[in-house]
Amino acid sequence: MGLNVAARMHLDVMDELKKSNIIVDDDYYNTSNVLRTRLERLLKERELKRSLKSYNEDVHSNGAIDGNIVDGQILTSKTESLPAEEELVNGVAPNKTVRNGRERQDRRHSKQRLLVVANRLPVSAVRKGEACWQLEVSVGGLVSALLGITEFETRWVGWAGVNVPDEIGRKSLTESLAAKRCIPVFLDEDLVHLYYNGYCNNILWPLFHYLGLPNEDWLATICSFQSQFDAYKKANQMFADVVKEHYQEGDIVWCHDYHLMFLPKCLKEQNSNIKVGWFLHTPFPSSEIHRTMPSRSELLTAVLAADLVGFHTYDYARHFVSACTRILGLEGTPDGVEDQGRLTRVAAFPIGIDSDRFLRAIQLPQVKNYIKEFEERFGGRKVMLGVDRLDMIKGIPQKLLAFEKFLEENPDWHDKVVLLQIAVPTRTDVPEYQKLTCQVHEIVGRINGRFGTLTTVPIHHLDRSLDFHALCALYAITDVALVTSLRDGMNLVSYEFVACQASKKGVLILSEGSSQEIDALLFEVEVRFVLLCIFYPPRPHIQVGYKDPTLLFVGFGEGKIYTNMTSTAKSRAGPVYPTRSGGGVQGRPNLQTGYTGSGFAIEVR
Ligand SMILES: O=P(O)(O)OC[C@H]1O[C@H](O[C@H]2O[C@H](CO)[C@@H](O)[C@H](O)[C@H]2O)[C@H](O)[C@@H](O)[C@@H]1O
Ligand SMILES: O=c1ccn([C@@H]2O[C@H](COP(=O)(O)OP(=O)(O)O)[C@@H](O)[C@H]2O)c(=O)[nH]1
Repeated sequence: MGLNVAARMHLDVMDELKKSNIIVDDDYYNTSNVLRTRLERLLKERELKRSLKSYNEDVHSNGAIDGNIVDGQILTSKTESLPAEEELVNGVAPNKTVRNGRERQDRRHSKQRLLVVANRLPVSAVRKGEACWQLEVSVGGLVSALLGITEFETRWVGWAGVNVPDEIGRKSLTESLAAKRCIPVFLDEDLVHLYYNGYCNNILWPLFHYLGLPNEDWLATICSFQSQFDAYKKANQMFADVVKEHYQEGDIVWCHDYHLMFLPKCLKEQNSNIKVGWFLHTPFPSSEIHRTMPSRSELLTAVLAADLVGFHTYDYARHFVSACTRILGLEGTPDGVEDQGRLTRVAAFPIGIDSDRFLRAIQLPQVKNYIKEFEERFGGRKVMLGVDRLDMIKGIPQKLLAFEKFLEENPDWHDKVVLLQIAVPTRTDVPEYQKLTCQVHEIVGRINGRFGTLTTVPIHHLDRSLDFHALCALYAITDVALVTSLRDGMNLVSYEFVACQASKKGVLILSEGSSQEIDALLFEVEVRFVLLCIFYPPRPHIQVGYKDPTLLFVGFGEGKIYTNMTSTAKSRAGPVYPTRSGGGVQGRPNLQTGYTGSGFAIEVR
């Protein structure tokens, strides 16, 4: 199995940062040096695989890592052996192993130090007493993607998702997190309200996903814009101050996402020698959208202070460069953006998952038990699955309405299909998310009321997250996964589903999700059409599940899934034909493929 994609992206980013403004090989325009880059990368992967293999052998031979994950919670006081599938804890565990009773430093001590700075830490804290904390694994793609990284001597700097006003609490939480190599940034409630709920999630998030400002709130948002923007800058400075405390010469600082667009500037002001990367996990919108923001110039200038700026796709990178050109009047070059002789490199690094972790998980007894339990529970019915944060970009109401239409038109299917929707609560203090929750509950209630019986309901909707094992089992037993984002940065659920489908070979339905013209109604009709096609025609080798290949890509089990994102899919699919952005598949005569906003290209035949 190849090196996981998060690690590969990491390597790319590190490579680019280390090149420190000299040569770029695999940037968003330039393809001339691809072969050399690939060869180097293959060699580097082989080298890393070897060192990882021997590191993992160490870990598994003694089985001792401080901290364990049980149902998504990290019990900070225990030292127990970890099942192999939970190596993810390496990403947040202390950096030592024990062999023959002798504690010793592991090999990572000699590795490049990396400070990952993200608003969200990989663990979120829940207070259990004055100085007692429970750490839970944070849900979300950013954390899933970055937890796969084990090749660097990594520290995380971020917000633990909790307000800690008192010194005792701060000290004890800092200690608990230190054991996971996490460093907290303490943000008070008012700041979180203005910075996280306000500027990040009520302004930047909807705009970056082309949703516009919430209609009824736009006047209020405009009034509070300045205070939210000030809070945003203040919060970014606080992250920079914490980085400064922990920075050691030679460290690479990798800043993440729309929460921290000012961070590169703050860091460079503190120390111009720091190597800084910034990566965006969401789409970067067209400059037509970005220019509508009053803070448009300041945000761009702050990001440009980084040495390297990364995006999931070529399009997002292109949008960023064109925003810099049009709004700041700077020159976009094939390598990035130039300002008075200083170049900020811009490149696409599509993120992915640690597919090996999922492949291992589905072999575990506890996952097999779940699989058995779910198969008995849903036996005889086709299982459709949605796994999303309860976010407006995920298209959950649209998915439910399409399902309702399908049931309406197909009475025969009422007791033969079930839709399981895992809707993880998120950003619950933001009014738009509260409204969405009510809307989704209303639709689920209506559909279950209309089509349920005394013993069954068509939709099982959960407002909670699942533990990793249950989630893998669900992916494994699912017949049809529905990923219906209206727009998404990447969407890792789609990869995870494929990784767990080794034997099932079900269907993945992806919304195109990155087209500006996407229209909810059209989308609803298309999904319904696909549902009809899935259940009616004989499955093998018949691809009828699409009308417009630019809207939906549907692959049946016998079809192949092409992607350069997961080694699982890769190994099952055979050759991969990357586009310039590194994602998707370039056309072959017998393929109807494309790069979707959700990052998958699926053979249609
Ligand atoms: O931290 P939260 O506010 O609770 O939100 C969770 C994360 O949501 C977003 O995730 C994105 O990153 C994924 C990985 O790159 C990507 O697949 C997905 O499309 C994005 O929506 C957000 O960007 C993260 O910062 C949040 O932590
Ligand atoms: O009950 C759940 C539901 C989701 N996830 C994880 O949350 C991530 C969602 O990432 P994605 O990129 O799909 O979307 P995001 O939430 O980041 O926008 C995936 O890794 C899921 O495995 C999870 O751990 N438990």
